[in-house]
Amino acid sequence: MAKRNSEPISKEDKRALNKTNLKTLMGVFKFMLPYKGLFIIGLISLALSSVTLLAFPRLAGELLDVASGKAKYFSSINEVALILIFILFIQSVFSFIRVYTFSIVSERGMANVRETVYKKIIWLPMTFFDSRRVGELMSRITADVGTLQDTFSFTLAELLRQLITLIFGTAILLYLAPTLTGFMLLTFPILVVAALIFGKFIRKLSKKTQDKLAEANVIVEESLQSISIVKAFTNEAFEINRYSSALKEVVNVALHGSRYRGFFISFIIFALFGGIVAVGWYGASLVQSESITVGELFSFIFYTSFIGFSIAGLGDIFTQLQRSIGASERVLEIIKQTDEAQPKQDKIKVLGEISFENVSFAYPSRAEYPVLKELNFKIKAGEKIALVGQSGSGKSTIINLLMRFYPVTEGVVSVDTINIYDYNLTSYRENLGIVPQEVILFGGTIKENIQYGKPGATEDEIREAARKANALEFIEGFPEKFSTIVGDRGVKLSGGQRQRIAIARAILKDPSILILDEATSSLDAHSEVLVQEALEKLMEGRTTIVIAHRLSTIKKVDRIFVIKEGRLAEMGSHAELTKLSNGIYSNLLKLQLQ
Ligand SMILES: Nc1ncnc2c1ncn2[C@@H]1O[C@H](COP(=O)(O)OP(=O)(O)OP(=O)(O)O)[C@@H](O)[C@H]1O
Repeated sequence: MAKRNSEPISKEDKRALNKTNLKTLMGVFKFMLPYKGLFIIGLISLALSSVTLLAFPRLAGELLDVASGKAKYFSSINEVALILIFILFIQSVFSFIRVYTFSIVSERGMANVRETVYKKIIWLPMTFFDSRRVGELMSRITADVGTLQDTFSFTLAELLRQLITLIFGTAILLYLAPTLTGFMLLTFPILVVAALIFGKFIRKLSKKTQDKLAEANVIVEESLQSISIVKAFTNEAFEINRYSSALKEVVNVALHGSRYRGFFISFIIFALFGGIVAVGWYGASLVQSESITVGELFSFIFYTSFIGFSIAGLGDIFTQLQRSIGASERVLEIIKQTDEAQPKQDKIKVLGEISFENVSFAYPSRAEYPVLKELNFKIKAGEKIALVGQSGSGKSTIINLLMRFYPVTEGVVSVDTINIYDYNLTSYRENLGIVPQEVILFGGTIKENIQYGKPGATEDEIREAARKANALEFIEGFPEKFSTIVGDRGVKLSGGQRQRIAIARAILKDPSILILDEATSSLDAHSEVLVQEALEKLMEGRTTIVIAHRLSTIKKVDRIFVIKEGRLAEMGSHAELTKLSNGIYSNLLKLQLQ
């Protein structure tokens, strides 16, 4: 954490510590309200531990004064030592309570924030995901909430502790030795602040070195990742050259920075320690003239170092606060979005009649570019149709509207003669099943991946679905059968196998409307047959829309819709459309056959 704190803050992260911004930070604090009791206990323990710690330097000085026979309050060193140990004990108890209570509050509070943000994100409409990258959303939940967690578990506590030390420490110093304190206040804080600013500058320089080093590392990473390409092009020498010139730059930047680092270290030794020497010198002269005792001077130096550390710590604390304001803004911005959450109501089972009436559509992110234009068609319940058309003609967009991924802005899309927006979203989508082009399997077992179609499905149901999807044979062929882990950390499945898993998923879901987005890359003849068979079983008794790429499927559908530039250009059975001389479909067919 210390490392993160001391990193220079980027311009985007920089926020003024004003009232509005602090209010934003407090907006996140509401997630911690359920634990406010614990938070207050933590704050009290923190205040008490900081105050008790402040008694320490004075008592340590008293120890010296008792030894030299000039003590004001105590007569034996044992007495003072016992009190010191007692204070240390009290202080460690308070510290434990503070660390533990703040951890409970921040861990639970931040788990709440993470859950709320995730819940929000997953319920946000597709339009939101068009304008955000996954990495950006990930960093809201990971990095930003992490920053807030640091703030609530550590930074706020530190801020309070440093302020108490600073205010009470200075007050004690003024009481203890007013003239010496005046002398110290004129020199020491200025030097500490100068050291801080200088330190920040040095960190920026060392960040530059790190960046350069990262650039050099990219060369190693890239070339090793594509080592076969490097070798195939006999570019070994070229890569070595590239790396060594990058390294030269690293050295140059690092040496440039080290000059300033040298200055910095000399400055610390000379100026900062010089300041301490000056205060020590003036203090010693006061001891000589018997204005203060040795013990008091000792306490004084002790308190001064406490205060010095507090001032030094405040810089990082402010940076961290600025950072967390940025983080809370970004987190709250997501929480404020309007989501499409519509918890499930009663189950609805549609028959699957679909109609598009005068539907025109442009994606919200490209409002000026119409994708669908006055689209009109009806699909009877149980009918199987194929959408055919060039890439970019609008086939997937038709599905996106039917799925209610994007709002229909012009015209009406209805299912069973009811506008799809009149259904409860969750109940409606339960009627639609998709076998996508790119089957994404979740990390986990084959069983879990099939069960995704119907959470809570029994073993028998899953097995039956796998059988219908022609997937049982290959699953049983794995030593761990349905418990085989797939995905990144498990067995890699072939394209055909993945598709059959997706088909099994859809069979379990048992939707009235089925959407098949055919894979463009062709499977080998054997897999193709298995997948086709499985698909045919899946299509039985369901309204099916196929985004078609393969002739084999198209021939079997009832009607083919040819989409051209967002319009329905041709419609009819395979036989009808092939008869149209110079028709788009018949031309497409000729092209594919060639
Ligand atoms: N989320 C989106 N935001 C903005 N424009 C989009 C979005 N999705 C698709 N488009 C645009 O809409 C048009 C139609 O795309 P669509 O994906 O419906 O075509 P398609 O016929 O399914 O193509 P393909 O066969 O290549 O999948 C394209 O010009 C595409 O660039």
